[in-house]
Amino acid sequence: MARRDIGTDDPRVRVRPARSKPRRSKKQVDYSASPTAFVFAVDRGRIHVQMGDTKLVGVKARALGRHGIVVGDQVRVTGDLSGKSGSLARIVEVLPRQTELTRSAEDSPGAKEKPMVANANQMAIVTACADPLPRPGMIDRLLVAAYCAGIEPLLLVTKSDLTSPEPLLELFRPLQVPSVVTSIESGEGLDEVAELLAGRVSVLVGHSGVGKSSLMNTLIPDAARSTGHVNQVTGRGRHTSTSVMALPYQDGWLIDTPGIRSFGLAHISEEDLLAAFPDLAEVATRCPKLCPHLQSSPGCQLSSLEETDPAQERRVESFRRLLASQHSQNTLV
Ligand SMILES: Nc1nc2c(ncn2[C@@H]2O[C@H](COP(=O)(O)OP(=O)(O)OP(=O)(O)O)[C@@H](O)[C@H]2O)c(=O)[nH]1
Ligand SMILES: [Zn+2]
Repeated sequence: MARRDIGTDDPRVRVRPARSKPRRSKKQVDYSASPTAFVFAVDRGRIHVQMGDTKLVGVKARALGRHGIVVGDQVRVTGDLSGKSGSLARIVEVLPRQTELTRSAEDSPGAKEKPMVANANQMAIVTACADPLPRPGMIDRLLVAAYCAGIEPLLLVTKSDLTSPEPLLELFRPLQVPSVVTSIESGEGLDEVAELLAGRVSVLVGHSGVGKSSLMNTLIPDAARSTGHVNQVTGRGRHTSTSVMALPYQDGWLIDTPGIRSFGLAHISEEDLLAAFPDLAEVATRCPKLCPHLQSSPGCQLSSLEETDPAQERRVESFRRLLASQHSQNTLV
């Protein structure tokens, strides 16, 4: 190879040889034969994955650039796949997500969206009958987030030994949200909830004190997750365990979301939400263009539906309540 003229004969001055070929794009590397793994925790750049029965710790390959990796992601791994202590795998590809639960930092339009959990197919909205009192506004917002992400909601009402869950259930009946009522005191609903969560990837959300940890500890007795208030992965105390984390459960996963304080819904449009209610969406096709589908919207066909079909009245009302909830400021804590 001909020497390049570097403008000096000084041997201490060295240059790299000119690149004869353009750098090969990392995208061209085919990793389709590499094994896949499930991301169950992400902690300060370390990605914890489960590959078959083996738990691995990995780091993101440089080729992935700024591609975020969140709990629930299915990834391809290479490198040291032994799972031995101190070994490090390389995450080389993130498979397309089936669902993505995102939240925007605030409710203002243009707020940044952040993916939180990937590939969940069920959102268990954990809420207590009492102590603390249910917060229907927050449940509405979580429902909006679930519907718009294509995740099936499940209303998981805890502490039924304290008071009747009926008023809360009644509020959500028109939306036909599946629900289950539990108590770790009386044992009510525990078998049912186990059945509803088995074989699925469920993300559990709920604010502090509703009994989410108690429930998870009942379902997965050896998880020792939160009663000890220690993060399973990091071994650190509760105050630092604000990260999302998945625990294997009956051929599926339970994804806990401690420390999630709010759900900005700025990234969601009326049409996204409407799509989750096919019966209403069908009626709304006859609405005026850009109809916001509110009670005050002139010519909104949902209002006509209320008149012609009283049975649907509460459903339309509830749907409109969800629409409105997008603009309210309910936080989880
Ligand atoms: N009466 C009654 N109390 C319950 C039930 N489930 C949980 N609790 C109590 O409610 C309190 C809060 O329960 P946790 O499981 O720690 O609630 P959490 O939602 O995980 O709250 P954080 O740990 O703050 O995130 C504890 O004192 C539990 O003993 C229930 O079914 N009935
Ligand atoms: Zn309309």
